[in-house]
Amino acid sequence: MLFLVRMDVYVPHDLPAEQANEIKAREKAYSQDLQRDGRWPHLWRVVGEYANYSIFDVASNDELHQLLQGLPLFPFMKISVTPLAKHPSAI
Ligand SMILES: O=C(O)CC1=CCC(=O)O1
Repeated sequence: MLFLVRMDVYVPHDLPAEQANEIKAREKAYSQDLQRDGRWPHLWRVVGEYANYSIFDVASNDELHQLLQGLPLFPFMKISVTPLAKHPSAI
């Protein structure tokens, strides 16, 4: 199942830089593991925003929820999810 996911990141300004950098490093490693195993095939920055559009390829809604909830930046994100179906004109 494919999902389009938008993540908007709001790291609090009063979070110490060292702590923020440690969370971002864990986020990078977590996302790269999922990219390598094929469940996060696209990760694109939104130009000019601390946000991304991602495509996830997972087996179920529950699996996606679990993956998103495990993001180290999850507490600092607004996430929107759009389930994708095959377009009849797609070749
Ligand atoms: O920077 C972001 O958009 C948040 C994020 C998702 C995966 C990652 O490495 O950073």
